[in-house]
Amino acid sequence: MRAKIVAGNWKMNKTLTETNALLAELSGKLPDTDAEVMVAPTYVNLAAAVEDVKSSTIQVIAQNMHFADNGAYTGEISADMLLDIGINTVIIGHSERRAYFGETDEILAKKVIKALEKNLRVVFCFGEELEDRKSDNHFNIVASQLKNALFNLKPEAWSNIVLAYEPVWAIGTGETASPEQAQEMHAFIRKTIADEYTTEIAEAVSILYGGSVKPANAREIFSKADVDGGLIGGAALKADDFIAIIDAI
Ligand SMILES: O=C(CO)COP(=O)(O)O
Repeated sequence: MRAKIVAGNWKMNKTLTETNALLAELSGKLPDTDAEVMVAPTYVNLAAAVEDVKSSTIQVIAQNMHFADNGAYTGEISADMLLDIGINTVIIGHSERRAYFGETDEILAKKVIKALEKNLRVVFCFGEELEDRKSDNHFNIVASQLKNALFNLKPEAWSNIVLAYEPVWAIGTGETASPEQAQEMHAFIRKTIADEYTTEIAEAVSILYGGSVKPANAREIFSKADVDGGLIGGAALKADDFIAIIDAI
């Protein structure tokens, strides 16, 4: 059975005070669920967030990390820094990191290798842009993103990988992929992994959908066979919406 996961990517939102308040509300209202529930606050609030959720099953995860062990990388964060404050999972490859911070497939491959070497679990994000879909190139783009960043991994490394398919045109736009579009792409991703590795590895990896998931559309998207959960942006910033999305899985 694949892990079901609902993860909230808070991006550059929520002060420390707001982080404490939202986590208190989420912890108090968290429904009984088989899904893993994760939240990714900004770096400066991670340590406090870990404390905030100590008595709940919510996992605090990081939004990014550097590929070097340490050194002269002003403004960056290492895997050891995350591990030392009790973080076990990191998002790598978010489209905003790719678009605004110049993160290439090559850089992302290095980050994934470092994270796995340190025993961090990776939520790896990828997805096509609008022009790719319009020009019917979306499958090629997604396959090349997977290949360039992940297909150098040894088979056993895949047990620490979670995938998040996030079509860029659906992020923060209010426009979602239809449940059928999400299922079609998730099935393609699984087949691409099965072709490169094995069916067992492909069947075991959780593939989350991200891009304007809301309480109103979550249930239908999550009902699809190859959709194992969601990576939630805007709707993760309000406790009631995030709880409703967890309830929908
Ligand atoms: O980028 C996302 C999650 O990582 C999705 O963001 P939205 O849910 O705001 O579209």
